[in-house]
Amino acid sequence: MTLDEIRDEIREIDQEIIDLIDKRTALASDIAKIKKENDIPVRDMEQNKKVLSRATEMAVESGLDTGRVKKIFETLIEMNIEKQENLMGKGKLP
Ligand SMILES: O=C(O)C(=O)C[C@]1(C(=O)O)C=C[C@@H](O)C=C1
Repeated sequence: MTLDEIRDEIREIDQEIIDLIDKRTALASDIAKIKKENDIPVRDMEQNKKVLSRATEMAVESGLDTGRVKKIFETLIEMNIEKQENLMGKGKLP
């Protein structure tokens, strides 16, 4: 493969990553609705730990740097929390 071909493949993978982040973050509206209805706090430290340790295990299985993967997932969780808080705060929920 040439460098340009490899870069094209990277661009396609980056698009897939963005689509998956969008799909994960979009779940925030369903979660926010359930949490609002049941008076459950947005931030759940126990669940955060579960998500982070699961991602770390997956990273180990794939031979990836666990510290860096953990940072990515911490960011994903914060994006989800931010979206839930925005939805709740701005009365965008039914
Ligand atoms: O599982 C939840 O309750 C979520 O809101 C999702 C999520 C996540 O992004 O994985 C986000 C915030 C919570 O602190 C825990 C986990």
